[in-house]
Amino acid sequence: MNDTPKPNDFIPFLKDNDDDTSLRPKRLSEFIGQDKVRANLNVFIQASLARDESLDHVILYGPPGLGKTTLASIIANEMNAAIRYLSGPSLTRSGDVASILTTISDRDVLFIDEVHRLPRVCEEILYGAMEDFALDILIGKGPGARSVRINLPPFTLIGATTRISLLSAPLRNRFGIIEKLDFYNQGDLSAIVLRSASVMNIPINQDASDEVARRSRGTPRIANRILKRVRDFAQYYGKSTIDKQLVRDALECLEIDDMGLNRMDRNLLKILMDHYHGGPVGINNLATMLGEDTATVEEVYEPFLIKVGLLIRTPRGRMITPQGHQYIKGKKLL
Ligand SMILES: Nc1ncnc2c1ncn2[C@@H]1O[C@H](COP(=O)(O)OP(=O)(O)OP(=O)(O)O)[C@@H](O)[C@H]1O
Repeated sequence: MNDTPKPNDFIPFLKDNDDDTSLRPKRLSEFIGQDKVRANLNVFIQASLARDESLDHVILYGPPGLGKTTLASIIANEMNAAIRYLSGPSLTRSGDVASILTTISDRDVLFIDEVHRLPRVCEEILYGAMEDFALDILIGKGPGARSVRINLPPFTLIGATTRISLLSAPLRNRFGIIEKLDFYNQGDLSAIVLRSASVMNIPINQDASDEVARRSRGTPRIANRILKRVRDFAQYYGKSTIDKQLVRDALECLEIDDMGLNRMDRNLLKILMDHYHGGPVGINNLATMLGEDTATVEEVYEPFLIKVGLLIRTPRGRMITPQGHQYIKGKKLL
């Protein structure tokens, strides 16, 4: 960006009160994209409401930032139910789960993010709760121990995961609704950008929102993040509307290229090429070279690189594709 900063005497933008909550659509009809998932959920929700029953337990899976938490809160809204947010790794003892279950009310939604990281002892408590709406608690130890059953009100457990394969079979089998979220197409993503811009009162034109969408790795969370950063550039340079050129200039400063790849993505491909002749290389070695943990590489970086055809997973490890090779050869950065 070569412009000299101008004094900010004309700032049409609202203050940064646009937290994630206000950007989240509240109803299924406001949720953009994921048409199949949305249509299915609508059927299941309407049918449960008509039967006056709680919705069956739901698992939502797919890469981070595609709207799993958003959909969970929408499901609760549509079911006219309260929702409680929990995270798999933060529950460590069976008592943690038991005490939460004993305080839920009829039809409540219990959302567990990263449900694949739930410890086994917590999972086991959930089996009976999900299947029979009952908690079996063991009181005492040894031969005198006895099991006490506590009945629970019907509730809906919504589990979100980026790694459905890591869910144990007994837990997975207790979810009646399993929906996969996929990367968004550019049209839907651009509509999300326009919606978020209007919620945050950011003036942006269609070309610019298309450009943000194109660089957002098919992911609403990234699109919203880019939008906020581009707004900073607009504000700093005294632009009243975000246009395509401003998006391009801002993203150049942020080192996000025209495919939406960032420095970390490029590093990953370059390491594969320079240190491993394009692979195959094991994920642990790759993560160590990148200075990242394995799960982040697997869940955050790889899915999009695989989707755009720059990387493949093979039984012997990760390999760069001929397109990945071409891509890195064409880059001057790094
Ligand atoms: N379909 C959509 N329409 C509009 N905004 C969306 C949509 N999906 C996601 N968003 C926005 O993207 C952001 C990320 O969504 P959310 O937190 O629900 O993702 P997630 O899949 O739960 O991510 P994670 O698994 O990393 O928690 C939120 O700000 C949300 O408002």
